[in-house]
Amino acid sequence: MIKVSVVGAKGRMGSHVVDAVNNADDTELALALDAGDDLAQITPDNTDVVVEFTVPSVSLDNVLALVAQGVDVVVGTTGWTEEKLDQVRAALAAAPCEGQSVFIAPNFAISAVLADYFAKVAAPYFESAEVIELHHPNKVDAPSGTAFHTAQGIAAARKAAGLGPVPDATETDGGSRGQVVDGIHVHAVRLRGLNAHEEALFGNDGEQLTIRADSFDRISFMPGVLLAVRKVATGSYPGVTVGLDNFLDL
Ligand SMILES: NC(=O)C1=CN([C@@H]2O[C@H](COP(=O)(O)OP(=O)(O)OC[C@H]3O[C@@H](n4cnc5c(N)ncnc54)[C@H](O)[C@@H]3O)[C@@H](O)[C@H]2O)C=CC1
Ligand SMILES: O=C(O)C1=N[C@H](C(=O)O)C[C@H](O)C1
Repeated sequence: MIKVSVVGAKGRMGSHVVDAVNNADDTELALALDAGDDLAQITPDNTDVVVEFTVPSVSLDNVLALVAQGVDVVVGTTGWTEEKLDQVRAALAAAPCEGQSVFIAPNFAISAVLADYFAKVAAPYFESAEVIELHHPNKVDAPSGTAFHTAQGIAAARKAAGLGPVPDATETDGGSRGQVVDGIHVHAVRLRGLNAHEEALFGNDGEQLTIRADSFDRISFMPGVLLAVRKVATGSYPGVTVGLDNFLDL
């Protein structure tokens, strides 16, 4: 059995992870902690893998503490930058146990992971590209971590293909053109009734392609979370790994 502790266990995602861990045949719940609880309770003796779903403002500190305590971590919280990833890499280099892992996924839903992948495949073939993400209004960060990642992937694929900037004659913008991530405009919608949705839009003269992923329920993230827990528990992924696509045969 893989012993799993959950940090952020009372949250929308964390509470689903607690249920998923309790219901899977090969995982058992060790500790379920939330804000105010002492993370030092988590040790290699009681926990094989920690799943962390909190808020972007605290996730880095949680991960650094957990790495120093000698446990592997699967992270779903958003807000990761290259600078933060470098801090985690440095912490892992000084970690107490050999081969420790931190796995971070912008999105654990197979629909979103595939949309992100297909967007990278499509990107070199279109002059225009933009990303729209649509979420529930309780979400604290915008744009979504997934949309940020998708825009970065589109931009990298365009650059590798030798494409220039996307065409855009806008001269005045009060914010309606969205956040620009590596040259790709990203728009965020917050609407009651939504859960997690994303569109990658591509255009050429006379044609368009839209790649859309819809996650209607948070249970959609659970197979991906359990896959990551199982992969990390093998000990075969030392260091920092970003993206569930690393565990899929794409
Ligand atoms: N990677 C993925 O597939 C997904 C990622 N997310 C991301 O996961 C994060 C959490 O989302 P939700 O569960 O909707 O948020 P939420 O607000 O429902 O839950 C966050 C939980 O973290 C707890 N928390 C806050 N500070 C803490 C601390 N210092 N230590 C321990 N617990 C602490 C809160 O009390 C709360 O229970 C967000 O960044 C969200 O964007 C959400 C859905 C899917
Ligand atoms: O906060 C959410 O709900 C979600 N957050 C992640 C993100 O920001 O990409 C993943 C998914 O979109 C749901």
